[in-house]
Amino acid sequence: MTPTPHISAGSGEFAPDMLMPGDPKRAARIAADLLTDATLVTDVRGISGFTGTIGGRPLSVMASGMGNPSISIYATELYRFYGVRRIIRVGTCGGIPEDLAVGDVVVASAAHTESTTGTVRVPGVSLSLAPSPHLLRSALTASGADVRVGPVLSTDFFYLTRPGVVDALGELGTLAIEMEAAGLYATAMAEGAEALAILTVSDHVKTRAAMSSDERERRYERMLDLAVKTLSL
Ligand SMILES: O=P(O)(O)O[C@H]1O[C@H](CO)[C@@H](O)[C@H]1O
Ligand SMILES: O=c1cc[nH]c(=O)[nH]1
Repeated sequence: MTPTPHISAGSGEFAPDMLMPGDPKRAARIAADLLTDATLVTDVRGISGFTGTIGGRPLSVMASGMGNPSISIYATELYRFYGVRRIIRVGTCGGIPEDLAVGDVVVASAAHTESTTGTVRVPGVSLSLAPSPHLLRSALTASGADVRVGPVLSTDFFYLTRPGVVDALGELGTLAIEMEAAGLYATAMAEGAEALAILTVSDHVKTRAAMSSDERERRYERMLDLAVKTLSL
């Protein structure tokens, strides 16, 4: 069933492996920086997707938009109808621990959420939302000591002050806040596919240190390097 309601690519136009930032402009930049012979294969709603090769291997790059519902739509269509098997989200996040700095890289070994993405599938059960063990193992093998690995919060709210919530999550070892890892992990579980989120700290929720919006679009080299190495193992 291709094209789908949200993707205009034809059958076979995506590689089995995909890098997925939230931002369509970052997707275009990553495709231009990484891929040989990058071709635009979909642009529905301005959510651009590209396919090319890297080191001779096919690779696609496509944006997810923002939030668990948006990434759930794209990931479902990609896994179910386009034969995509492994998606690595390459996104930005807000750091929680004091010793996490802007520019640091976080590998999300689990995703907490208040979204319903982990509770609607099996009534009465809050599913554990986790990455593919194979991709996580590859990321741990490929990463240096400078990468942080731990749970993140995938929230449905960018603007919502909840007193005490960040502190409580931090005390439980939560490294960062972002908005899509839980939706991606839940979708991969439902579709029998693989997923991982690798994130760059774009701002710190306590110190308020932050990248500019231009830096958020451009400063991703360490995260991308790890994502590419992870897929190659
Ligand atoms: O930079 P991306 O990948 O979009 O990720 C983060 O940035 C957006 C919020 O500004 C949310 O999508 C959040 O998850
Ligand atoms: O979703 C996000 C992304 C960056 N920083 C945050 O605090 N939240």
